Amino acid sequence: MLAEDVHTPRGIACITYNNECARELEDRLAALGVEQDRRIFIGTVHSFSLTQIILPYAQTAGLGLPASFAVATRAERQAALAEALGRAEIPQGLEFRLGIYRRTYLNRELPEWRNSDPDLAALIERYEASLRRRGRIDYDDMPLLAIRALRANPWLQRALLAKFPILVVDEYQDLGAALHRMVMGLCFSVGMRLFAVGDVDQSIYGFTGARPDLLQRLSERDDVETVRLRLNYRSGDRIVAAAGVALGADRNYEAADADAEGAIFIHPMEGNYDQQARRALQDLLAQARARHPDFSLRDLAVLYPAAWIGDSLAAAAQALGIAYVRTDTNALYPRSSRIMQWLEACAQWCCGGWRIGAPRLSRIIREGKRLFDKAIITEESELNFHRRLVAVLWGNRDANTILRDWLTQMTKEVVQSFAIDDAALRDELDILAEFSERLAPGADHQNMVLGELAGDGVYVDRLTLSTLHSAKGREFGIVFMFGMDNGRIPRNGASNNERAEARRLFYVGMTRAKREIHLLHTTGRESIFVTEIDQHLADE
Ligand SMILES: Nc1ncnc2c1ncn2[C@@H]1O[C@H](COP(=O)(O)OP(=O)(O)OP(=O)(O)O)[C@@H](O)[C@H]1O
Repeated sequence: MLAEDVHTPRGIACITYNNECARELEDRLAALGVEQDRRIFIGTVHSFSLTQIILPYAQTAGLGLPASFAVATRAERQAALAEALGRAEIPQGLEFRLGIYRRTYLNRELPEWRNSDPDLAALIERYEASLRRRGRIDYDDMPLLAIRALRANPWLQRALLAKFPILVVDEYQDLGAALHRMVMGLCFSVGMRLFAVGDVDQSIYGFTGARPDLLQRLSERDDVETVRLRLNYRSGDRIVAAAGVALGADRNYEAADADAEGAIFIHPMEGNYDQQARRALQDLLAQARARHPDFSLRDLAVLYPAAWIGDSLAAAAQALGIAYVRTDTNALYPRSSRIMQWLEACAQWCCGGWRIGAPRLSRIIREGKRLFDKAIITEESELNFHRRLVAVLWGNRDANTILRDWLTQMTKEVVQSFAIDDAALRDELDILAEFSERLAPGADHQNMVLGELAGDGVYVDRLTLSTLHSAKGREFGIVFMFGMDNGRIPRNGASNNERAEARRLFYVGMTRAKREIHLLHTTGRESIFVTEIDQHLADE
């Protein structure tokens, strides 16, 4: 589309579910020689709303935000909520409920907004008012404000069409009503061309307000051409068949390469999760690697139903000296954080990467400029950025440098000078601050060295430890699904909807594997989904 349909300076906007998916998109486009620049937006619906609509047009679109508004930090959100509640302690799960309600009832002029839960609607209004008094917006505000701005300003719709004649959406099934509303307006009224990709069977975020039926409805429109993809280029034949069994529905999928069989293993495991983790990583992982000497650690992943289970696996990997990268909420920092990804790349350069150009300095500089694009606007500021960055990197080429010292220098010399006044970076700076706290003298990671930060990056060979949710959109040669126990997936007491979503989550896990899938469960407690696969293998 970029080569043939859209001409400079017009471009394409690509919206996807989360930063992790955006990163996957960016990497794949980079492999085709396409770099993210002014013509191409790649990011979440939140960053699209913020960077393409709210920041440039808040004042002209009459959103009623002060000129100096910013994105609220977690502490500011909690303070606003406490004020709205009239007391300091915030009940557990309240923020989550607020979020779902705001995402569900978009149009506040309809009676549903107030009638569905009058107390909650009133609380939300007080909370938002409190945020505004502080000159802040929050995460859920972003798409809501963007929709409001678009609806009230037809010229704004045309401005977006002028910039992005094509809108690409990936993982449509996991995006909520706000994005759908935007798509309906921009594509079906204003005339952007839509290219949407998704799979209703992989919808796993219903619990946060995602609406898989929206993709279904989109595909049923007369003015939409639907293309069903039947061939699976990722997984071996037997894995494709077993995944169909896991889904409990035949979609007629076929492995593209008939010779690639793939293998499925079921392992009953004794003991608690700590003991199971140790055996999984010590024995099963080693055996799998022996069967596939062509795979390196980065081709392997262990997926589990909840982040706390990852603690057992991380501890076992640490004890066994297996390098790993963790991508769940208990990770040291979120892997999807843009600033942390950039710092990882900087660390890799310092830890020997500079000798071989992995990563290249030019890439680090380019990504840094993109990260701090609000502050790097003149040739002079660009030069200043180069000088400061190169001075810190060149002066610290030692993997054994205490990370705290390195990070302090980076923060002082580079980050603090260039991340100023950027509303889009505030959450990122929070993440950085939280990470720094864990490196402080006396904190749990006070002795961490630079090499360890470098190790968590994409250039280094690591085993992936991830929740099933975070593995969405990714692929690995060999996948271990750990903790596939009754009561865990699906959870005890799950409703019918939750059971169906758990089944889809299990399906997402199985479809990540190219060559081998391993289902691990506590002996005598296997999940019903494992039992079904077991039965299928016996019948085969
Ligand atoms: N036409 C093709 N020829 C060869 N390989 C392909 C082709 N299409 C996709 N692949 C490969 O198959 C794998 C899966 O493709 P891709 O990730 O695009 O699928 P997907 O539908 O997005 O998967 P999911 O949504 O389950 O994550 C990738 O390794 C990709 O490179």
